[in-house]
Amino acid sequence: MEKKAAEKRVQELHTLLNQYNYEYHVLDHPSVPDAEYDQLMRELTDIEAQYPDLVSPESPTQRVGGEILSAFNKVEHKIPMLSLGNAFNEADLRDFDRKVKQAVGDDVEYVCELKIDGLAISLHYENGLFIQGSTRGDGTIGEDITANLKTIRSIPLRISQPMTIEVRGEAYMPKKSFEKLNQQKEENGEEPFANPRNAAAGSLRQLDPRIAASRNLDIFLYAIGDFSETGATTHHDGLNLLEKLGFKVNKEREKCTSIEEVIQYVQKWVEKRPHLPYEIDGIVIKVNSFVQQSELGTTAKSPRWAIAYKFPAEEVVT
Ligand SMILES: NC(=O)c1cc2c(N)ncc(C(N)=O)c2s1
Repeated sequence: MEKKAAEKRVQELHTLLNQYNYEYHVLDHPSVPDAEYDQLMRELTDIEAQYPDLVSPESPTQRVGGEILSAFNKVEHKIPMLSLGNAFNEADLRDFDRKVKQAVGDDVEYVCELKIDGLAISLHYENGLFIQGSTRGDGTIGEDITANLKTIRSIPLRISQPMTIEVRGEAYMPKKSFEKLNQQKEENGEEPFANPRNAAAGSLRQLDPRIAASRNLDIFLYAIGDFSETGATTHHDGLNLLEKLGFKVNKEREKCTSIEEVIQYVQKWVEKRPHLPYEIDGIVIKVNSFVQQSELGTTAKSPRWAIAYKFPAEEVVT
């Protein structure tokens, strides 16, 4: 194929393959059979082999990097990744609600979300292109694990708008992948992982991206570093924006107009938790309005406008 035609075909293949990848890994609703996806990937790989200068960082062929790193570089989070205050019972939730209302008045709406039991991650995009991904670390300094995060298929290599943003989420290992991995480890006489969170953390700390790629990790995104830049005025709208940009956002989120509704949501998920395909360790409750969030502000380590209801540790059936 001559160069001009190759350049055009590479762009077409990027668009097709990124769309099909999005449908399969984010929507869980593929529109083409795997064989067609694989055939297009082979076509792109062949053109890139013929014209190496047509390989770009956003190419789907670049998800599993080649080199094995010797260490991870440090990354400073421009906006610190805060932790959440905890609530352990209904009284703690009512206490949170009372404090919020003392500060912003009675007209408060909350958003409830499942608290994914994984590893807090920050993704940085420039003009729509995935540039860098890092761990939370101590909230200010994390580790650059971009190569490993690129292997997570639900992370878009380019988002639908040419935005420069920082998005935050939780990388996790689905329960089924965890069980399969531990079975393999036991068969190889290796020490199994204690839980999916440790397995996800251990997989993302691998210096060889091919190992991370083999671990079937996934991610839910739940915040933009600075939502105010996006024009969204509430957290719920912000989450819908993240979905429009092509990110995987957990669909169990719900707006609650009272702490009673929050308590009902918590009780619903105490029941439903064992049937989820991923581990959760609680419920995150956030004040929906960004104006009210900024009125409440943050302490040195956590926001006053959010709280994590922690489930009691699941009794381990021995
Ligand atoms: N440390 C934090 O701020 C958060 C941690 C988590 C988590 N593990 N899962 C979900 C959310 C969410 N949907 O907001 C948050 S927020």
